[in-house]
Amino acid sequence: MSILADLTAGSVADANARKERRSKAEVEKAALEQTPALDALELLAPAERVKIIAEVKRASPSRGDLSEISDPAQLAVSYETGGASAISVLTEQRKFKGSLADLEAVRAAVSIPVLRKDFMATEYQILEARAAGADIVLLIVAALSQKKLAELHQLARELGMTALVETHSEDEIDRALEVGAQLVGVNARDLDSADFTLDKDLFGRVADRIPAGVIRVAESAVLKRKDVARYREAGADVVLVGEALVTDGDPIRTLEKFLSV
Ligand SMILES: O=C(O)c1ccccc1NCC(=O)[C@H](O)[C@H](O)COP(=O)(O)O
Repeated sequence: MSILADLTAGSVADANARKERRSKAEVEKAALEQTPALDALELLAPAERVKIIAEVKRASPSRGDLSEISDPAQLAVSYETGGASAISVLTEQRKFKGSLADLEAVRAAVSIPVLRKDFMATEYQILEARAAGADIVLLIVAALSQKKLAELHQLARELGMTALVETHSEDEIDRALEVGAQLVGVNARDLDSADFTLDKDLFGRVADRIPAGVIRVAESAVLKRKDVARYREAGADVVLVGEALVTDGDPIRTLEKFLSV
């Protein structure tokens, strides 16, 4: 089994275990009763300056433990203060040490859109995201059949959310566009390679495939200001940053630096 398939199977199994305790009907009711999702497409729209989605990331398969993050809400408030346009919360438990409780705490603390970043392949997970207050959900093209991608994208839309449709090649960008994605991510990290290879130039090579009118998000591999600048020069409207913000001890200053490109 590929690493991505393994991560997805783990997240789906964990969601299925939660479903034993909280039925799909109950989660759907909570999702429909939730405060309406923020309009992420409006808030992440292309602007004169680059925008940043700042990530709450405790650990990862490639880097192990990154930061304890005992108070994800406080970290998210720092991100908002530093100028982030949205917050990404890794809710995967097994390798990233996240949870839906993290997402709920972040949602209650900030007024910008919140992304549920997880390995999602079922309707239940999308409903859970909305019930927890997510405005954006991650759909990874490589983890889903085209039919499933279309179904989950449609469900996210029906619930008022935006899907960040993540790709790693031109073919995957075409698949994202085919389902009507308006927010397309290009992840520099190869989620299927054993060592999670980072290709910092991938975004620049494939960005032109994403047409005007669709928001372009460059994901991963930002450690320095110059990495943000390179993505911006290559056409990124939005850059998603995790590790650099959770490890340097002063996320507000780092965000201000990154946003100054
Ligand atoms: O971060 C990992 O090691 C990883 C491994 C396998 C699947 C996904 C993984 N990360 C999720 C992400 O895409 C990143 O957290 C996100 O883009 C931020 O990346 P970075 O700024 O490089 O921490």
